[in-house]
Amino acid sequence: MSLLEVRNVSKIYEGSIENKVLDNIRFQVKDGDFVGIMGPSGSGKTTLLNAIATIDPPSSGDIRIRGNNPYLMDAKEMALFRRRELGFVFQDFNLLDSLTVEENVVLPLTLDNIPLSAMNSRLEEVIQTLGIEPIRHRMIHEISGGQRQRTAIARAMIHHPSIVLADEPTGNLDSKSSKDVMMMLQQMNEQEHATILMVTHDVMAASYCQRVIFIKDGKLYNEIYRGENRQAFFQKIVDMLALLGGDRYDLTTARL
Ligand SMILES: Nc1ncnc2c1ncn2[C@@H]1O[C@H](COP(=O)(O)OP(=O)(O)OP(=O)(O)O)[C@@H](O)[C@H]1O
Repeated sequence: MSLLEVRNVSKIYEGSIENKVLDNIRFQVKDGDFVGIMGPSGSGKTTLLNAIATIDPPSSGDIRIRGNNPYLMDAKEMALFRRRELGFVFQDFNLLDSLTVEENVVLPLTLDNIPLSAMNSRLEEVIQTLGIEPIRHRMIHEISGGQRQRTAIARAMIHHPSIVLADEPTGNLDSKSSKDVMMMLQQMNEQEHATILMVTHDVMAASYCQRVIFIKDGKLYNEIYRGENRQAFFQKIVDMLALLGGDRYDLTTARL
């Protein structure tokens, strides 16, 4: 069984004009996959991610995570499911400014009443892996954007979620910090077998994925696999985006 199954998902926003934003999307993500989602602005990427994140239900089709359909759960079960099974990484980090780095990282465990002993060993593990040991006691406003995103990744992964959903994780970072953050995500994927699904406009970021799914006008357009060579994959992504068209990809400035 796949970890995530997106089964014929469509989404229609009702309004003065009916707007079909997702049209029969179907794909699977296996344990340990690192998958990117790309597509022109307005193609439905965030809508799809929100449907998987249990934030906004599909109009038809279903989402299964480890065989469970979260939309069949009551509100309490769904909140618990979201907290235990999912990890989130956002473009604007979504950290709590009034807490330290370390306090932000342990937040999901605290919310779940995990014992302090279990919390400490896991905390040390993620703090070391993500290289945030030297800043663990700093407040969020005292650290850089790249360090904030590392902190957010640590928070997303501390409870070993089934899948980490990342929405433009490099969107607010310079190119050096973006690379750094992508290398961290890759490391978590390789070392901890973390399963990651990431929406991005950033070709460099997408080139770290094992697979990239392309969406156009709410439909699955194509998917490509990385193989060994990231440079060749980067070029394949650039070529695919050129075919896809759209307004948010300035492919002349895309850098590996
Ligand atoms: N709540 C809503 N009500 C009505 N239409 C919506 C709503 N949310 C999104 N849309 C429309 O759905 C379409 C897809 O939006 P979505 O944000 O999923 O695209 P996207 O691919 O993530 O775009 P971007 O790359 O610009 O972030 C757009 O046409 C958008 O205007």
